[in-house]
Amino acid sequence: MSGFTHTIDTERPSATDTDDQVQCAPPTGITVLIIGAGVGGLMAALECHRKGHTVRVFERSTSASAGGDMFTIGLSGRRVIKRYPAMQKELDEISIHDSWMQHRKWTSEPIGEPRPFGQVVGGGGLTLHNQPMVTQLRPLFHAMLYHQIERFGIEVSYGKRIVKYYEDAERGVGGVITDEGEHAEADLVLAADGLNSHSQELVFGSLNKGVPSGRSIFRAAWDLELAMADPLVKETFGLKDGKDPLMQAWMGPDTHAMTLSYVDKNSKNGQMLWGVTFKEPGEQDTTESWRNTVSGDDVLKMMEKSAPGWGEPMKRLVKTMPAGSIIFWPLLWRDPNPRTHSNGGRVLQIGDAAHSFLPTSGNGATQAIEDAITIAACLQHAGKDNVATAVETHSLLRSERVSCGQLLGFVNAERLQKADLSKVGNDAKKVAAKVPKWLWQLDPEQYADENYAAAAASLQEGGPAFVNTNIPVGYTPKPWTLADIEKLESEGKQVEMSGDWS
Ligand SMILES: Cc1cc2nc3c(=O)[nH]c(=O)nc-3n(C[C@H](O)[C@H](O)[C@H](O)COP(=O)(O)OP(=O)(O)OC[C@H]3O[C@@H](n4cnc5c(N)ncnc54)[C@H](O)[C@@H]3O)c2cc1C
Repeated sequence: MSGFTHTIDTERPSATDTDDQVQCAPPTGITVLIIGAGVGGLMAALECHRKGHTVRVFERSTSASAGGDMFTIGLSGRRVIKRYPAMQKELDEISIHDSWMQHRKWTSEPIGEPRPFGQVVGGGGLTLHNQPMVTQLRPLFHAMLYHQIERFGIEVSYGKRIVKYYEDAERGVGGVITDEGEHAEADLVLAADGLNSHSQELVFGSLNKGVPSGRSIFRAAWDLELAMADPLVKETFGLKDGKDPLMQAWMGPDTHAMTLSYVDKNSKNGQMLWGVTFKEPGEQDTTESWRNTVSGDDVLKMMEKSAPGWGEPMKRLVKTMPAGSIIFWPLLWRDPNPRTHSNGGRVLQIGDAAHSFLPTSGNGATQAIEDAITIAACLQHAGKDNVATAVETHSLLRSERVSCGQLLGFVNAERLQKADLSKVGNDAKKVAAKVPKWLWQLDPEQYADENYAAAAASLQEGGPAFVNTNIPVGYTPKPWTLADIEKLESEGKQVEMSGDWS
């Protein structure tokens, strides 16, 4: 595998192919049509199946494939995997939980010594099953979900590009239309088709293409061997003690870079992964495409323009990236919106279709998984006659937490890119991204199970008020926008985080 174009080997022999001991609930009679086979869509398919609903998936790609490089999955998104013994086994094999983390100034000067990644994202533990956050290679994580989809025998239809969502509240169905004019309906349609989901037209009345957040990212994944051919690159970015994965954060004014060198224990394939977030001087390019590549020379020019003085090892690392391997991705922003469903509650957005996250939140994929778990549980509690109530209750349980997680992305961006590096000394803890307990400690399935009845009751006229406990203790959620954050930034103020965000 070398980032961004990986066809999933659905035949991959694995210890998981035999005895799949998932305990599935009795059928509920609820039909769910899921649009998009990303992390959110696939996880929703698995959870809906496990909870007894009947599921189908439509995906626009022509085959099971997954691009991209790495993301982190928080413990709140991983706990559920233990319900799928075969998938848990595969997750244990692919997780990069034993890496080291080194912080540096963008000029290459180290900020302290490398520490175990689990300690940096601290408060939890260092083992695979209790670490607050674990790094995953996106193609392998997708493959793991696909393998479970296959074990369940869930139907995934490829080449289905959805261009329109609708609902018929009277008949109690949600529906979609493909670019070839095919209609499909179900009791509930889950829009898991990413940032530019056409479900926005039904939910908000128009497509929200997002506004420039002022930040963009270059990212790449390529063979470790190619990177290590340069001795200075090897010395700086090579595996820790010649064997352990090494992650680095290089921090500068309004910019930061992340790297990971890693060798897969099973295949012995080595990967180098890299990304740099920067402020584009002038107007921001707004093409959101994981196929939008740029040259190494252009990257170096942009890095130097946005923060002059990058250390030589970082510049040399960029020079080892093969042509066509560097993706440009503008970080467009969609403000938090508590409304993620159609009027009649027959179409619900989940994952990126419902909320965009800055990479510095480390939570885009995790929150997509939490959405999937929550709606599957809510449907089970509600039953076939109350699908719309399940959808509204899901939104109530999710929207405040998601909005806090989105805010965290801005707080972390500030920590990584606005730190007064002259005062950091050797203490990387002062600048490391926050990984708060309220985020990773949650068990979203348990939360939905324990709170469904009270949350649903609060929706009835005159019903008792419901207060979420899946957000920072002592924080009263309030609506906020990118404009509010930019105003604070321009006044030199920090985002308010009352309550316990530790
Ligand atoms: C190709 C790709 C590469 C990525 N690489 C990275 C990465 O390296 N690091 C990272 O942090 N995040 C990456 N992401 C984003 C990350 O996976 C998501 O932010 C997160 O996992 C939430 O997942 P999601 O399921 O909501 O959305 P996504 O992962 O974006 O999945 C959406 C799915 O819907 C499908 N789809 C879109 N439009 C339609 C349509 N009209 N009809 C039918 N299907 C449709 C897409 O093909 C995709 O499979 C990538 C996303 C994609 C699509």
